Amino acid sequence: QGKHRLANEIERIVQEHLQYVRESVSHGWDLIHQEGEMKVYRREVEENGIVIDPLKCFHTIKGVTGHEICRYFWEYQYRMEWETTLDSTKIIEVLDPDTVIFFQLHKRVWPAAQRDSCFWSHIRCISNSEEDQPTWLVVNYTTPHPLAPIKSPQVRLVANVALICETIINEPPLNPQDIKRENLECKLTYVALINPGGWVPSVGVRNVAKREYPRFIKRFTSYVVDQTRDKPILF
Ligand SMILES: CC(C)(C)c1cc(CCc2ccccn2)cc(-c2ccc(S(=O)(=O)CCO)cc2)c1
Repeated sequence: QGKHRLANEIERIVQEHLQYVRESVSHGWDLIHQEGEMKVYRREVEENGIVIDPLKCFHTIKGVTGHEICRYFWEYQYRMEWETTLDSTKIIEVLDPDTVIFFQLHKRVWPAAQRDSCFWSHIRCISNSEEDQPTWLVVNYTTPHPLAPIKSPQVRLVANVALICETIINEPPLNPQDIKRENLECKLTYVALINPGGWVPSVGVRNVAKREYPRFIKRFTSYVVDQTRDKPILF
């Protein structure tokens, strides 16, 4: 498979996320939401007066694999079914079978100007020898593109997002063919480093993030559980 122009950047950002996901949230992170298995942490960080709070969410979802969670997060055709904060999304370039570039128009959140985003989105399976199941991940990372010109009044969002999933098989039956969905658990870590890309009231962004992220994770994971319920397991 030939290397495309973004292959080296993608490799670097994926490796950075694989390190970052292991960093503990015990110092300097606030637990801003806890609901069942879901825990959402945030660090308060501002850059030139703009809120760029890193967000880390841990969740365990029964009945699905990490591959299924990542697949539904990465695939274009499902996006508008679980994403409630978008006016539109489209693929503007395909770099390889696992890497595309999205251009998205986000719903305007008054009084801020409307945001748009342009990012490469890469899905990958990392087979680690010790565990029996591989780790699946998706990274969304802002990139400029000639087909996504920055056009006022829209403000370009800067996003660096990773969804990293491990699959646990509880009480594995002797024959792997006999694995049922009730044996499955997906341990998900979602990391979002988002710069709204221009002035927004910092209290506003923090409140929106505090409300939107847990809602988004809950809605997205419930959507995948519903979509996969009667389908063969995708390991
Ligand atoms: C305020 C904050 C929560 C930081 C926020 C504001 C906005 C801009 C528009 C917006 C959306 C929702 C609420 C307010 N403004 C977008 C996002 C955002 C962007 C991308 C992704 S993703 O995980 O890459 C899924 C791809 O569609 C998730 C969230 C976050």
